[in-house]
Amino acid sequence: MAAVADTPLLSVKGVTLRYRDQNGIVTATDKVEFQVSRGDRVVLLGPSGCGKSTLLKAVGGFLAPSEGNITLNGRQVAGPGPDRVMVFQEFDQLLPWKTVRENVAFGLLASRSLPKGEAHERALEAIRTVHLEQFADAYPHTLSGGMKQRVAIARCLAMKPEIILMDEPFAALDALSRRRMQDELLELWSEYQFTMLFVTHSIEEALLLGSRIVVMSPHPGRVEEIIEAEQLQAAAGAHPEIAERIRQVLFRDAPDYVI
Ligand SMILES: Nc1ncnc2c1ncn2[C@@H]1O[C@H](COP(=O)(O)OP(=O)(O)OP(=O)(O)O)[C@@H](O)[C@H]1O
Repeated sequence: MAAVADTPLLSVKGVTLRYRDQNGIVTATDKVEFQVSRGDRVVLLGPSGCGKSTLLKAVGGFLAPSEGNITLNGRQVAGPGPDRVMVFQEFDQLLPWKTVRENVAFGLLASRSLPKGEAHERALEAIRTVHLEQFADAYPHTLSGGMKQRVAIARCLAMKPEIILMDEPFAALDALSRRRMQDELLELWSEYQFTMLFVTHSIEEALLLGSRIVVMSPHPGRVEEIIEAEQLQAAAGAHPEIAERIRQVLFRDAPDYVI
């Protein structure tokens, strides 16, 4: 029984990812290895071009590893599926002509996971989870940025995925909005404890959001270090120390690294 409990939800083993373009083959990541357990908030942190988005795409099933393998619940990832949902920049993927409820039900209907009536019921349930029931019939343009984020999360939660994959969702926001969104995301997480794999190149964001931080080298991305951030953050005043340690790992290969 212990062996089952110990099995990670997501396992990325020796994963090398390559693209073929007009100039030949580009190696995006080199033998990357990390694991994600249920309820983890794992952050992939590294400089631009180190292959973070490519890794996320591979976990999403949109790109097959050239070497190594990715398993979810012990099963090899062989393509996209409703057990993994992806969130991109700014959470601004809501369809403006659909109401909140229709937006949340959209993924369920598009993936034919549920009949229409049940999809709308499930959507309402998810909307209640993020405390937006009063806005179920509102259109996205009438919502604040934070509320849109809640709708986008509700849409993910309605799919009941095993893991939410987030690719720099706050990168384009101003500092204040970004901080507010990060706090809201953490609040939602503490209520719902969804599993997330989050990509960023900000050390600050990684420290704020991650329970574990996978620090990657510049292109082609390798895992330099895996930091159990939550354990370290529990120690008073540890924050600047971890930031410094991460900076040292990143600076080792890239002296011009910008946070
Ligand atoms: N479709 C593609 N075809 C060819 N090469 C690609 C393609 N997409 C990405 N790459 C290359 O793969 C490498 C990794 O890119 P990727 O976008 O995964 O990095 P990243 O760490 O997410 O960067 P950023 O933080 O800037 O978004 C880069 O060298 C990039 O040029």
